[in-house]
Amino acid sequence: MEQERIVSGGRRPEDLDAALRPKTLDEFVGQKAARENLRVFIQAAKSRGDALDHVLFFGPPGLGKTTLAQIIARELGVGFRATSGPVIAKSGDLAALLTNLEDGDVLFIDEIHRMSPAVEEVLYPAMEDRALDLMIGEGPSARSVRIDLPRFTLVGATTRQGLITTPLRDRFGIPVRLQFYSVEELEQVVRRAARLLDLPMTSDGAHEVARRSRGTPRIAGRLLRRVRDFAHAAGHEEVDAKAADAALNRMEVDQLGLDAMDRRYLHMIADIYKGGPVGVETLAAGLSEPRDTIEEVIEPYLIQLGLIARTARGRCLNGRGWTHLGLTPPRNGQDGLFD
Ligand SMILES: Nc1ncnc2c1ncn2[C@@H]1O[C@H](COP(=O)(O)OP(=O)(O)OP(=O)(O)O)[C@@H](O)[C@H]1O
Ligand SMILES: [Mg+2]
Repeated sequence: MEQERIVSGGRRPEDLDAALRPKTLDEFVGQKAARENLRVFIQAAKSRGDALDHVLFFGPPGLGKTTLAQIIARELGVGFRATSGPVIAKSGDLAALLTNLEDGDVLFIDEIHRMSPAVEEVLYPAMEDRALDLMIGEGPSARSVRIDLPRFTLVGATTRQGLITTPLRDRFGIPVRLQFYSVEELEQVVRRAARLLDLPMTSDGAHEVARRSRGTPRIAGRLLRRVRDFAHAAGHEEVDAKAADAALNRMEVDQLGLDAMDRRYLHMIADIYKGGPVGVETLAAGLSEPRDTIEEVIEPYLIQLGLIARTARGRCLNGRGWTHLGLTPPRNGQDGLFD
């Protein structure tokens, strides 16, 4: 389901993203505070000849967590090894990964909140003391041996900060929250991508795509590829705002950058639950979408736009949400009784 969404932040099997990925901190647009802090920490680690402290990235999909992890390794001039939480099945798998690292390497663990507790336990001494505690033998003769590990930097990424256990979170010296990008920043992302794709584009064309990319570089890149397809089909030499608008409308990406799924979500709260509050589980069931997708992919941007609010009793549609749907909110809770 989620894979079908043109504005979904989710990954696709073929890694189209790779071609557009910035390779250095200078090429990386936006996230200014995070970028400049990382630059300082990387420089300091290099001049001390030490490994960089462990880094944790969190934020919605497609904002550049994996990209920054790769950039860190490149800027440090060290090797990059990548894995992900769900892939590490046994603690032995992680032990093997750790013992095979070279001095100073970056080990990237994506979806780190999905690691099993047993695997996580192995990570604690590894992060803190660069050591691995292994059990040798079984029963009464079993003993624990400690193995020293090479120096390394763990870079973790998660879309769900709330699901990371406190002991794990506390072991990251450099926590970095990624924010949605501004339209101006996304315009730079779009212009850069258009250049890489050899696509002539006016600045108002770039602005139109940026404005409707849900604050997310991955979506900007994806929309741009489709806009290019439509522009070629229509025989346009250059993508201007009009051509971009036509293409985005054909993809059902609306003026705020919301797609059909976002609108289904908003309509469910408005039409069926009279604006809420309604629980996320109820919405997930009604939309036949996993709760995770709703919380990680759909809601963050709708909240950022102020269309909905998360309250203790559930999700509510805000005034702006009603306006965006072109509907008037019910005057009070009793309305439903009479229609
Ligand atoms: N700051 C940026 N400047 C230019 N392009 C970017 C930037 N950040 C991300 N991108 C583009 O967006 C794509 C997606 O970024 P990335 O894979 O790093 O996101 P992510 O946060 O790891 O997402 P996920 O949570 O799904 O793993 C990249 O391949 C790159 O093309
Ligand atoms: Mg990623």
